[in-house]
Amino acid sequence: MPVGATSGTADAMNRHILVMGAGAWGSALALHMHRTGARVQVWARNPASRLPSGAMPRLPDWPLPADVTVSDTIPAKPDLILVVVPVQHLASVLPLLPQGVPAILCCKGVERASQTFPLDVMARVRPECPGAVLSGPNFAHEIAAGLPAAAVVAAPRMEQALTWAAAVSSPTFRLYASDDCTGVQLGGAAKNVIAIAAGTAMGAGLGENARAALITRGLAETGRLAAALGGQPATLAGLAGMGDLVLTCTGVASRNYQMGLALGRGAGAEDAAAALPGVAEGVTTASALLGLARAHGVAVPIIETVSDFLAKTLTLEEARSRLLDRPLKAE
Ligand SMILES: NC(=O)C1=CN([C@@H]2O[C@H](COP(=O)(O)OP(=O)(O)OC[C@H]3O[C@@H](n4cnc5c(N)ncnc54)[C@H](O)[C@@H]3O)[C@@H](O)[C@H]2O)C=CC1
Ligand SMILES: O=C(CO)COP(=O)(O)O
Repeated sequence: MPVGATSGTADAMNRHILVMGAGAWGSALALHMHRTGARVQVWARNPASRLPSGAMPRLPDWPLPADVTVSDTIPAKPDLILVVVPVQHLASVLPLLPQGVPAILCCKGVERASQTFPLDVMARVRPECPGAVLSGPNFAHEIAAGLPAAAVVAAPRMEQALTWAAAVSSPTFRLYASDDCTGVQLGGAAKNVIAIAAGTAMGAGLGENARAALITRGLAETGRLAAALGGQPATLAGLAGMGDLVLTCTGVASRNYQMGLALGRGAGAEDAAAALPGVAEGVTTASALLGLARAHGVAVPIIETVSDFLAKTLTLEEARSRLLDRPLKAE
């Protein structure tokens, strides 16, 4: 079956998609792919542990159709795999990938131990596997509800990106293609850190003006970092950059924004993380991105402040002053 078959065609109806990861985003993508007519199977690390005894698998907030199987088995030869586990666990899941099947990595962040992006982790762990990333402004519950949305699929070659974007697209979920893997992955990683800053500002009562400044200056420092890492700053003006940054810094459903809100209201980092409905990738990505920026000599004051604040080397008041007391300069 061609991987890029357009949804609704006979080829799309026959595709076999494996979704690895049964959290909010994995189950939303499984539902989305099922709607395109594909045969969908979900791999979960330990599906039984999620179930009350004897019950059918129950995934976050929305049911999956009965013909979407959830298990801990990996089929030998699906047509396409979507990998949807948190970035810090990616390296432990990738060895399970069947040989030679293209995989789209749908996580957003930087692996802390290596300070690298998901596609770099894939190149390290499974160099023979063809890979791409999917990123953009997409709250899982809205994709699960079939509401309209758009995102980007990035792969090293544009022709691959176009094929895999077509493989995931539907009339309600529009996938654009890009060959700027660095820019797309950086956008998805940095927006989570900046959303923690935005949430913190709102939680501390610093106001909407402060949040707008954080979003705008956060985009500026992400663009500088993109250029230093070999990405295209223009990518940061797109869906995986500004699009996702705006959604995550203003959408109350964001776990990263909620994490910030709780911190701004005075909660400790551990309590704030424990109260979230799922992973807030920005917490582990903040220090990893800071390390990457320092290694390339790029100033990232907002990311640095979030990283230090999470590491408790800075109080909230000190974090606020550090950002406001920076020397004045041209925008
Ligand atoms: N929730 C959302 O709206 C969106 C999330 N994402 C990204 O998708 C990724 C996953 O996020 P969610 O599904 O929302 O998180 P989640 O917290 O809802 O679920 C994470 C899933 O990963 C599984 N998991 C954790 N450690 C594992 C391991 N070692 N091996 C196998 N599975 C493991 C958990 O059991 C859980 O099912 C993150 O990188 C997130 O930034 C991207 C777009 C939207
Ligand atoms: O990536 C997301 C939206 O695009 C989800 O954001 P959170 O992980 O902050 O909930």
